[in-house]
Amino acid sequence: MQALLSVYNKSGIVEFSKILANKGFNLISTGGTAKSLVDAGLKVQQVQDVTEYPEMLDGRVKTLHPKIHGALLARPELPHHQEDLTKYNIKPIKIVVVNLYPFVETVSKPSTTLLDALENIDIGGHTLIRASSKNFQNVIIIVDPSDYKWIGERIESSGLESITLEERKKLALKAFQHGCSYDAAVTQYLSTVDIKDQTIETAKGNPSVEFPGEFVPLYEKKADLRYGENPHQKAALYSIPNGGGIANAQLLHGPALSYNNILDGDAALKAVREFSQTACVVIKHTNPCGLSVHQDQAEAYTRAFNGDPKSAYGGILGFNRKLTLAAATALKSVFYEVIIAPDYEPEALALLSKKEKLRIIRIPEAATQEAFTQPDIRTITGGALLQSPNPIIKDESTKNWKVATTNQPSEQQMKDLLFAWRVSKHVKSNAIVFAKDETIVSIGAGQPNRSQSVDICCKVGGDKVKGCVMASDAFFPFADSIDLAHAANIACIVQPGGSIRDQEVIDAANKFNIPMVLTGNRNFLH
Ligand SMILES: NC(=O)c1ncn([C@@H]2O[C@H](COP(=O)(O)O)[C@@H](O)[C@H]2O)c1NC=O
Repeated sequence: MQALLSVYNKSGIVEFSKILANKGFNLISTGGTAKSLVDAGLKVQQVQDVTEYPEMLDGRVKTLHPKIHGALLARPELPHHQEDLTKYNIKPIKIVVVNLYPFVETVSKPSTTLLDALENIDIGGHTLIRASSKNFQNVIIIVDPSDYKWIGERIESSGLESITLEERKKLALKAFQHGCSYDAAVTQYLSTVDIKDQTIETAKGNPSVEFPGEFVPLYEKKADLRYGENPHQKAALYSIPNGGGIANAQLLHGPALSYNNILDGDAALKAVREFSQTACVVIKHTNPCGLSVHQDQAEAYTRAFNGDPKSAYGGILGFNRKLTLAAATALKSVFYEVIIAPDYEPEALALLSKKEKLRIIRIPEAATQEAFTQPDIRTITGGALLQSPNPIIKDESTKNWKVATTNQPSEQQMKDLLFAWRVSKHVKSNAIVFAKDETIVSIGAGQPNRSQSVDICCKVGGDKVKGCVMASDAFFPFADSIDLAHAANIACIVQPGGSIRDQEVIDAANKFNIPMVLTGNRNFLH
């Protein structure tokens, strides 16, 4: 029996090859891989001794030969395939271990020229993958070193033939995916190279091209979901390779996440990452209905909950600090679907794990504020929309804010304005946020006109709205919302400005002595 080994990433290959050698396999290998195996004391046949051609063209041609590909593609059950093998003296290869040149790592370096990149496009290894995967019934293909362990153990205990057809197919699929993501990376890179007036020695990829000519996203399936947004819709969860975020969150306790849990969990993650202080958010249908920052996490939770206790029921809770036992104790009597936090104190986890239906999720990134590099992608009929993510609002951003009214906000009001402005970024447009003491008092979300969102804030907030600050995610097209704010005793307003009726809006704020701040940028969320 023959095995072919040709790997760029050589970790684990010696140990795995030893198992094959012990089982009597003839090991065939390319230059560098063969050297690693020989150095480890293994007997290896060089590919060039099989093909009777040397590796040539700086390694561009090594395994590309009928003696190799005939050995991979032949079907033993077909007599005329057997006749060809005999005629051309080809011996079947039963197992192939291959992984490809490091194209992504190469093009990630700023100094990489197009020539360097082209040299790192693996051809022979890719062809080995395709040939072996096509014939998975007869050839086992391994592209992922993490598969060496279980396959090695199985071969040792029960022999190669114990690897089932289903397992072989899984390995082939993985191999095609490996090749597919590789080609996606090559396609995307090439679409960012401008070769006009350049040579392949001078041209380079342009990593700042956010929207390449060809957009080839690759997602790996993580799980089938019970159903989609509604029970009659089918759904599945996918992740970008090596991605983090909600798609790769660790479920520590509770039932599997649903489609809607994942969407809301994503909203919770994005909302808490907006704050460098200790924060807690309550999400309902992707909108924060409660959010508070406070140095005491349990107090942040209590304030967030009190923002809208009625809506909090069945919500998704987000934290940006390790969940303490005190916070877990404070929240345990309310029914929540999901909690996300960067981590949990063991006692907090033990306490909450008593709640059978609560999904407890760990996402380390909840504690960080690094920018998301992935573009926002949304499918539309017949296509997709891509945009750069709306960046985290930094404390320094207030330096660009302009007070448009005669009255100035106080220091405490400025704190609350910044808080409410940050929250408004996470509320569906048209978004209005009423806040006090860095806590949501009420939100108006997703209304077709802005004054309707103000109305909702007044109604939901009731007596509590007096003295609140008000944030609007986009400019006020009319002064009517300012009239409503005055009637509700709003103390201070933040909005982007930029309406043709800005002056009317500012005049209304001056008339009522309400300080108004203009941020200069907008926070739509659709
Ligand atoms: N040219 C070929 O026929 C060929 N056959 C296999 N490779 C690649 O060569 C690498 C292993 O080379 P070595 O064993 O020399 O370190 C693997 O990443 C494999 O995918 C090839 N290289 C590139 O296309």
